Amino acid sequence: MTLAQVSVIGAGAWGTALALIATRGGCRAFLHARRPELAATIAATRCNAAYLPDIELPAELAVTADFAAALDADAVLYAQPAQHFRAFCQKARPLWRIGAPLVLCAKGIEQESGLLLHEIAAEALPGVAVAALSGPSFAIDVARGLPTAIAIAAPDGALVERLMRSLSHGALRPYGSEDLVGTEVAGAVKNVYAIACGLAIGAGLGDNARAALITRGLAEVTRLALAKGGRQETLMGLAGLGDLVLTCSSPKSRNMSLGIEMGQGRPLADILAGRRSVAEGVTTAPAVLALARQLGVEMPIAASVERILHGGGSLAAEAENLLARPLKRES
Ligand SMILES: NC(=O)C1=CN([C@@H]2O[C@H](COP(=O)(O)OP(=O)(O)OC[C@H]3O[C@@H](n4cnc5c(N)ncnc54)[C@H](OP(=O)(O)O)[C@@H]3O)[C@@H](O)[C@H]2O)C=CC1
Ligand SMILES: O=C(CO)COP(=O)(O)O
Repeated sequence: MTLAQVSVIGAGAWGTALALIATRGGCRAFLHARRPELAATIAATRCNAAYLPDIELPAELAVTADFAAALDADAVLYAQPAQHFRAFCQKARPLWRIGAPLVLCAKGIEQESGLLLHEIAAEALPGVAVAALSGPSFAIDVARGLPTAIAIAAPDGALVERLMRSLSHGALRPYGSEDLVGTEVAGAVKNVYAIACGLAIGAGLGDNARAALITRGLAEVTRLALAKGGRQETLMGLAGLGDLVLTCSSPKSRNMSLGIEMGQGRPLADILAGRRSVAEGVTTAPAVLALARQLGVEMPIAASVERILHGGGSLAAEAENLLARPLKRES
């Protein structure tokens, strides 16, 4: 059975694109904007010009700022930044419709706790079935109807099947998995390597450097995911390699473009002050490092990115450090 009604929490670029996916998949879709003025503008203009310009939203896609009404759905897709997820759970808990699953569409790790979003959900929304939707999927390309493959993961195979059937349409092909942990780790951590690649490209270190960062980044995130209980094949799939390659290859990525600007010498604070959109890698980097320390996993590239972002590290010195590490077998 497919889902009749789906709500998407978060009217940024991804939430808006997800609401379009659900509509195209044949669901009745509600898009929830936390700011009433944004909900009213989108509803009136049938366009989310601030986050997804030039995309016309169909009349059947409902837009609301009413949180309780939005939660009255067969499934709720969370598409706000990861650092706001706990607050969302706390607000949603008394309103949750019994039996409705939560689909995590944000890609990040909570900075304060180092927890993945499904771990926060287990604490803050106990008893709610959780899935993750991830993979290489720029919102604007999805919204334009360009061909895209995504990953949907949950321990409950029947839930995965239901979500896949409800969200697929001509140009959007989901693949299913039971590996929630690996899918979440992969989606969150690739943003840190997208910043690394942006730094390299912005500083003129070249395409060889970028390929090295993608490949060794994949080795790092795979180690972390396995230590956390994820599966190797997830890291080699859409949520892992697929999203890493996409995000590390295109300035359409907010994480990569932030890295490019920093690589060209612009301070992080200036870049963030000039942006409304989120670059999850900035807050996920310290959480990744804390998790890696806790699990005893070595992540030298992620550690360099973290020092450049938050520790006053210089790009030149970090690049030199990475290149000067002891020679080793490729594993
Ligand atoms: N864009 C993409 O291509 C993809 C994004 N994602 C993931 O989806 C998630 C959302 O990203 P995206 O839609 O791109 O975001 P955007 O950068 O497009 O927009 C920022 C979003 O953050 C919201 N926001 C800002 N402050 C708060 C707050 N205090 N509490 C709650 N929400 C807040 C904004 O709401 P407001 O307008 O009210 O300020 C807005 O919805 C991220 O985890 C991202 O990694 C995943 C796949 C693809
Ligand atoms: O996750 C994404 C594509 O799959 C979007 O990446 P950015 O958040 O870096 O734009």
